[in-house]
Amino acid sequence: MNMDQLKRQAAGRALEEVRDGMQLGLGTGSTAKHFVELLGERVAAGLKVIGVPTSEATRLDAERCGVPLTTLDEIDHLDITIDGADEIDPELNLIKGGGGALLREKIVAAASDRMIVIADDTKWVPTLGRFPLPIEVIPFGLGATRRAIETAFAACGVSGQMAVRKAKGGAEDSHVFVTDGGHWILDAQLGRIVDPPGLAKALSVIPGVVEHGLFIGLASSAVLAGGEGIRVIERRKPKGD
Ligand SMILES: O=C[C@H](O)[C@H](O)[C@H](O)COP(=O)(O)O
Repeated sequence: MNMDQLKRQAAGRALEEVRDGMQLGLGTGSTAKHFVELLGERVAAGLKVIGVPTSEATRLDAERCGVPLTTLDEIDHLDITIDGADEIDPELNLIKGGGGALLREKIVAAASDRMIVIADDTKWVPTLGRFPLPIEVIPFGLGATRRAIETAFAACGVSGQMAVRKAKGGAEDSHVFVTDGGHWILDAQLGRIVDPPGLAKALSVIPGVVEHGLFIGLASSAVLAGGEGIRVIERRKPKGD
């Protein structure tokens, strides 16, 4: 089975948790896209759900697949958010934002009773940090924001190169990647994040940092598809801890 088939398998397993009448957060990325497509098939067959997309890309996919959409202004909570991740550790802490959707993804996940992470099992790591940590920033005052981030890194026992993300497929001098919220992303090569909750807190208080890709205490379970089959890992602590 190739990677794409594994992603679809994980998406299919998460779909089993969806019930008639649910309000769903719809994640972003290649794995979440499989979920939206499979959900669309169930909607066409009569399932009644409504979704909140975490990006413009997912909004377009959901519309194409016939999944009815709403916003967090029109409903007061979500039952489940189903989303992919770039890395997942044994505490179900995540790195997200490889596709640049971390801000809306975190807002939607935080508004959900449960978050199910779907992934192929290469995303499962003993320690977060091999995947560059995305940090969404305001372009104004970027130099000052970068220095504050470096100070936060040092205080949390990590260090590494940071680079402003460029738009995909572009050359070195190509345009800066701009998020759905109109911000930029710094990708930080940290290698090994020893204290993800501590680093998350330190980054969150920096003026100029809009959001970061550390999702701490948000995932309720992870569905991992691999050569050996599907593994479902439940979070031990309650949401928010
Ligand atoms: O911003 C993008 C999201 O956080 C994605 O969920 C994450 O990058 C995983 O994407 P994929 O399923 O394509 O590996």
